[in-house]
Amino acid sequence: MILELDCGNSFIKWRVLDFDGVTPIEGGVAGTDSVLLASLSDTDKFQLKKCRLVSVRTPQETDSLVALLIDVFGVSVSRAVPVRELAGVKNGYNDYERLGLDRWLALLGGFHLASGACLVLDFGTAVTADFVAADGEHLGGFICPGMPLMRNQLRTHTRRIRYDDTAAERAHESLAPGRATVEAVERGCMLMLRGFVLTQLELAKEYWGKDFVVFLTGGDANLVSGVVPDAKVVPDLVFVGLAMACPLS
Ligand SMILES: Nc1ncnc2c1ncn2[C@@H]1O[C@H](COP(=O)(O)OP(=O)(O)O)[C@@H](O)[C@H]1O
Ligand SMILES: CC(C)(COP(=O)(O)O)[C@@H](O)C(=O)NCCC(=O)O
Ligand SMILES: [K+]
Repeated sequence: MILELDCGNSFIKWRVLDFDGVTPIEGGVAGTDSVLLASLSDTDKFQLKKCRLVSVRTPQETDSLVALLIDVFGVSVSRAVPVRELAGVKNGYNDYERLGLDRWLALLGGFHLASGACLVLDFGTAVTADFVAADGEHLGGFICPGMPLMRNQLRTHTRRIRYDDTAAERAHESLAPGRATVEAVERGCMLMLRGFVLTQLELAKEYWGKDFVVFLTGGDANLVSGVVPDAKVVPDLVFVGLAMACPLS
């Protein structure tokens, strides 16, 4: 069985593929290395042989997780690395090594699934947009703060914005102008996110008319799926690209 890991800034997304190497049998989200190990060790049903992994964490953090995986499960680990070109897609960064590897894999996966031009929007700690033209040229993208960063900046850099997560969830029942701090902040940030999405859509239309596919991925993709009804919500898009970047024979 193959263990797949996507180590983002906030969470490690994991899933296990069956002996056929393609069918996911279980997956989850872990806040820390030890929570990940606990989820994987908890059960006898995984017979892990190999692992493929992508990380946007520091090399030290990633090295330490890889060492743990080798030590605890005896797996061989294949790590996604930056490349200029893969599977017909050309990395658009001036310095290709600087493009976040999670973005690279998501856009590889998107181009593969779309077989044509695509806009990939990822809603994690940060929100990212990436544009890939029909000929596989990555035109570049945008990065802005995601929902958790926006809300936490307001909570930590003001003196009177304080509320808990339960209240935050309740505030999302509507997008009417807020009549309480929690509503004003949560809905304000939500509208910024939606505005960002609509701007990206406009740009994609300028480039490609109607001829492109929009992909939404990342833990907060559901927050904006309503504004792009035609978009494909693919929570495991990074894993699609990861399998392409790290084929395991
Ligand atoms: N099961 C889950 N556990 C934790 N966060 C989740 C979960 N499902 C959705 N989320 C949302 O996903 C966001 C993090 O997205 P994610 O794509 O994991 O970020 P990153 O890749 O930066 O670590 C959080 O802000 C949270 O709102
Ligand atoms: C933009 C990101 C912070 C997104 O990370 P995430 O929100 O998925 O944790 C990550 O892709 C990254 O560190 N990129 C390097 C900078 C760049 O892509 O230009
Ligand atoms: K991510």
